[in-house]
Amino acid sequence: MQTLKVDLGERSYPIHIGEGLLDKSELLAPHIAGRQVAIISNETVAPLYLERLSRSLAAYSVISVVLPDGEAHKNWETLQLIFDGLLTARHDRRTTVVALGGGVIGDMAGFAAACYQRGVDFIQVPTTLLSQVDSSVGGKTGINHPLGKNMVGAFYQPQAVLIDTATLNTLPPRELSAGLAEVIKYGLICDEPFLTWLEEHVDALRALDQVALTEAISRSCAAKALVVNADERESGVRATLNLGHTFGHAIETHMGYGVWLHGEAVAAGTVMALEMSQRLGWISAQERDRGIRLFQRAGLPVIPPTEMTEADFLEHMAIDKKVIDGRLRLVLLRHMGEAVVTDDYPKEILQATLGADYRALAQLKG
Ligand SMILES: NC(=O)c1ccc[n+]([C@@H]2O[C@H](COP(=O)([O-])OP(=O)(O)OC[C@H]3O[C@@H](n4cnc5c(N)ncnc54)[C@H](O)[C@@H]3O)[C@@H](O)[C@H]2O)c1
Ligand SMILES: O=C(O)C(=O)C[C@@H](O)[C@H](O)[C@H](O)COP(=O)(O)O
Ligand SMILES: [Zn+2]
Repeated sequence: MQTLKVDLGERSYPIHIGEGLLDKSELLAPHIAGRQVAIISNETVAPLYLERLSRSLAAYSVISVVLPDGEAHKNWETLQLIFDGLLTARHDRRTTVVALGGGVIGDMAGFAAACYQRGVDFIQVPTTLLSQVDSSVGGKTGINHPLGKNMVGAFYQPQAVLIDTATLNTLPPRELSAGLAEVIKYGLICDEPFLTWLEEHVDALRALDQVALTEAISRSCAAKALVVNADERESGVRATLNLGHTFGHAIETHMGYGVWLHGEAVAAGTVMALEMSQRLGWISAQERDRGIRLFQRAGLPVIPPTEMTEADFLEHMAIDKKVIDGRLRLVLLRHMGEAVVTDDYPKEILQATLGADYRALAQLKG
């Protein structure tokens, strides 16, 4: 097992990474203050892992709340089911909420924990690659609004993150690929040697090689922890973790939540960010194509939805959380492995990026 740390003073917490950690009650116990525990999961993950996690928590009074599965349910109505479960079981302020599932469960359970009786403890037990490399770390919690992704939420850090890499053995291949989009993101924004490592190991990762997966998860969590340590509430460098997300969130919202997976939308959105960085002369066409090729090898889409017009993108992007005083800030690549957040770009270059021929770019050889 490896343990990393998110270093935020009194809000610091460990990230434990290893195979079979769901059974390690000793990793959970130090982070549970009271006698009550509420496991939040969904109808897909609960039949797979709820019983095992409940057994590890047998020393506590445990309830579970099993939510409907899917991005389309990341909303107020489903959040209310968590509060219903907590109140019906008379959970008090010393309860601990445990999120067992992917990023949708983690974001919703974390937000519920931030709100319930004005804040109770929570622990992240992520079970998708995406949630293990990204969403369980850093304290962004929330729900979607019909007009925009994650538009209602809170920064609220967990007490601990417990990553059982063996849970990935049941993850569908499409979801594994979606997680790889966020892994590739770290290479692009801050770690060029990691990109080379990913090029060498992408096939092993897709084949669920545990050694490769553990390496990818720990390098990703370490990269994210560093950024969060430096800028917990996204007043600066944390926005670089949003590479591809301004375009990607527009795709998710426009297409209907859940039609494109978050990781798929981030992949296509990052290709758009690569294209814009190339048009600005910051990266070469070869570097852009290197990124596209890696997304393709990871099984991810690189062509934005053909039904989306430039106007559709601009409408959704206008309410991105990085907009300040009406100016849209974008995360772009100054170099491979170095991201910048900027509103200093010619409007025509953004327009050309939205109208670029991504089908042609997807025909890359190699
Ligand atoms: N808070 C953050 O910093 C942050 C970061 C990235 C993404 N997100 C959010 O995370 C969400 C995406 O997360 P996700 O990709 O994990 O999607 P998800 O939570 O919808 O999970 C994907 C699918 O896999 C299933 N699943 C989960 N674990 C499984 C397992 N071990 N075996 C079999 N099936 C399993 C789920 O039931 C679901 O059907 C989005 O809402 C996104 O906005 C948040
Ligand atoms: O942790 C962050 O910061 C991120 O931006 C990580 C992203 O991968 C994630 O999708 C996040 O939820 C996006 O945040 P948002 O503020 O753009 O909704
Ligand atoms: Zn993301």
